Amino acid sequence: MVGVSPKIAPSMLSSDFANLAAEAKRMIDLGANWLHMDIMDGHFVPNLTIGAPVIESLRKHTNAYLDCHLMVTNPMDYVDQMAKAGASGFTFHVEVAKENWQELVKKIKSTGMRPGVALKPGTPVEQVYPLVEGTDPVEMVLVMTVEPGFGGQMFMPNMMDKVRALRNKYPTLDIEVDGGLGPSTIDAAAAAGANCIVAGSSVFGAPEPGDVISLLRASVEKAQPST
Ligand SMILES: O=C(CO)[C@@H](O)[C@H](O)COP(=O)(O)O
Ligand SMILES: [Fe+2]
Repeated sequence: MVGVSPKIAPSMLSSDFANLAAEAKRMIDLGANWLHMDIMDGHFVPNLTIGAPVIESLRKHTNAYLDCHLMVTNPMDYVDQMAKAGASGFTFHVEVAKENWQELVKKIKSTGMRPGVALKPGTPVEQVYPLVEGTDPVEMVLVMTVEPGFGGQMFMPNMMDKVRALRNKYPTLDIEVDGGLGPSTIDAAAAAGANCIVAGSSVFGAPEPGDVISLLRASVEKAQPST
């Protein structure tokens, strides 16, 4: 698999928000590649988490890649503020960008952030193909393996059909899986072709989070040895 490498991204949703800077440093020191930041608006999903002010505060304490997952109804409204705050990746949901994804991707790119598209479990994978193949393509597809909104849910193995379809079609695309990933589910995701792994509760809830990060990476490397 040429061009993709494992990216292990602890979901900071499961961290101690009152000690976010220290939690971020702990994850990077333990070998995480990215920090996954879940932005929710209480409308697209029934939960409220963090927004640009928190990203801006965290950015003062870390140079890490901030992989921002926007679970919001109007992603366009967030582009400038997230870029200014220091977000690295901006992944919006295809379900709310059917009309304006071209304009949205252009705008994300113009700020220097890396565009990605996410899809909910009920959304057919074909819906993201035009965004990967467009003249201004997204650089990552995030396949939700739980219903978005909360950490700590059960991994949905049937989502691996989407990952396999994407990997067969796009050998060098970054494919991220998000929801319920941990030692017991990573092998299925890695075998299907996922290379970017979000993990919240399995990392932060482990006695040795560094061991989980290493195990997740080893599974991706084993399944995709040429990365
Ligand atoms: O986007 C989301 C939830 O909507 C995720 O990023 C979760 O935060 C992942 O948490 P775990 O399922 O790994 O606990
Ligand atoms: Fe997420």
